[in-house]
Amino acid sequence: MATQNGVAQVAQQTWSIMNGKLDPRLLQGIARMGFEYLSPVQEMTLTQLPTYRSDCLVQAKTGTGKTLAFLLPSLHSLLQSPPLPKGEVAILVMSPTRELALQIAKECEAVTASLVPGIECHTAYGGTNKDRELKKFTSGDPKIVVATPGRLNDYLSDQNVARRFNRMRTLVLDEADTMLDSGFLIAITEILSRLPPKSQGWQGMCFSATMPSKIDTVLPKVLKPDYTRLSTIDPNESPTIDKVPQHFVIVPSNREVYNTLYALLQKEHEMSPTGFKAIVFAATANGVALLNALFTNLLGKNSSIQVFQLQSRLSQAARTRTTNEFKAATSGLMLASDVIGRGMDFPNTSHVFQVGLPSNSDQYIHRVGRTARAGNEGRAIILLTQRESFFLKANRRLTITPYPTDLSQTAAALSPQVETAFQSVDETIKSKAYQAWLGFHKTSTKQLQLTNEGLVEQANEVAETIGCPEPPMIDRQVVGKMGLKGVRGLNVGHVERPSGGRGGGGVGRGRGGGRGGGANGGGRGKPEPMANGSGRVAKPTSEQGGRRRNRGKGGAQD
Ligand SMILES: Nc1ncnc2c1ncn2[C@@H]1O[C@H](COP(=O)(O)OP(=O)(O)OP(=O)(O)O)[C@@H](O)[C@H]1O
Repeated sequence: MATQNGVAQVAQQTWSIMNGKLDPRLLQGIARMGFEYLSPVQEMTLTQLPTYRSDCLVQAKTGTGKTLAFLLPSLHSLLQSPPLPKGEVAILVMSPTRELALQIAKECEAVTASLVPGIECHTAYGGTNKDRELKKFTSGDPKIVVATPGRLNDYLSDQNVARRFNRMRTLVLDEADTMLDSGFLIAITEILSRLPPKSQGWQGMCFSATMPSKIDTVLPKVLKPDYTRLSTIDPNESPTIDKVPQHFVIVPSNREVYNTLYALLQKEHEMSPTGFKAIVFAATANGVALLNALFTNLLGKNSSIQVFQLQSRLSQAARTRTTNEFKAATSGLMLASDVIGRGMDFPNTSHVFQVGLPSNSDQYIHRVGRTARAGNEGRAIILLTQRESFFLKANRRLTITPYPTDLSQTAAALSPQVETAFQSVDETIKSKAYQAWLGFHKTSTKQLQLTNEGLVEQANEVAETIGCPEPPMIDRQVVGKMGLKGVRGLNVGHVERPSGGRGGGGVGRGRGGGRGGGANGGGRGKPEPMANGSGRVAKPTSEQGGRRRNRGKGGAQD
């Protein structure tokens, strides 16, 4: 199987096969991007769709060029149709995350770069100044809008803005399975109620690397019953890119997680010292902030490996800056939450590590898909505790094999360094990470075979490992919302919100990235698990003041 610019070629069809079928200005754009061959999903979509206006559901593995596969038919139809009046939108693309929306818009700009006059693409996503962006939208003439659901709903709540979508021709849901999943469904349903009805004839296009059958029931919201279903994935093959060796490392308990991760990173870096560009995924934003603080301390300023972090509690400006930096980097270590778990293209990412449980097997697949994109090589390793290893048994179709090297001795030798590095991590960061850990794992107590007491014991083991002198205090209300009221081992107190309501101290301080937390600090099935307790000041209540931990083996006990 040959590759061209990295995209794996099965049939090796050059773009010349599209001459006379695809608008020549788009073909010029593709040539300018340096792409010579169609990827399989591009070829399938462009040659097997009944028409470029047909509704479709398209599945292809991660990193195989789905973005162009939905942009090209919709842009071609737009260019071949009578122009819409100024200010009216023709193509609406929805993405689950801000970073992905920006990336899609850039790909759209690149492929339309040969058009004279150009075609305007507007990006609408949260974390930016809404009034300023809306003004840009209303004063311009965007024919394409790439948006995240929340901000799009804000736009559409203004009837003058909604009117501009009245003659919309195409609606694309990228990462369609997550867009139609419970976390987004309410927002999407609201958006659809503000857009012209499906009966008006707009085209629906749904794309993803994973298509769980449960989305079939909600597809009629965006696709006609006779839509075309295309897939480049053989149902009998592994759902991940073939050329990614995938391994697991199991550690006995939470105590061995951080030193083993350090040992693993060192080992993999040793094996490929040049071009080591790795993403480490963790379950929650606050867990990522903790890893970022730890590895910044461990690797120090003089390390050849630059440390990056991307998670939802950072300001959008910091998120965008870091995204661009890591896209351009030739090496580096990115600590990340699922804000970049899907769709994001960081060229030449050599490794994907996952620490702890992914929210489900599809999330595992998408995270792994951040490496070995566009036909490149890559490696993927997941680090789980013994208790979390049920994930492997429950997902045997994922071809994950044991890590070939025993890391336990190296990890043990690195323990003192890790311990020292944790000593200089801010207590607020640790406290938020602890609470987020509890919230996230609370949703899996059954699979983890833990009672609530056992869960708290595990969390307290984490607290001890990360160098907390005692289990960090959690606000009584939060404990209640987590369903952990009265559970032994928790340090319950009254945690005051700083004035202003937005998260202040610790991770988000000065960057405006924190948000008052939800109940469970972890949350699953959403693109970005939101952890709780940001920037709060802990005060023991009289009830809790005397509760001091007996931090013997097995964690805290009252
Ligand atoms: N025909 C092509 N030839 C060479 N490179 C290509 C081609 N099409 C797309 N690419 C590049 O391949 C990379 C992956 O493409 P893209 O992000 O569209 O993948 P994807 O299938 O949408 O991935 P994911 O499932 O993770 O969302 C991008 O860098 C893109 O520019």
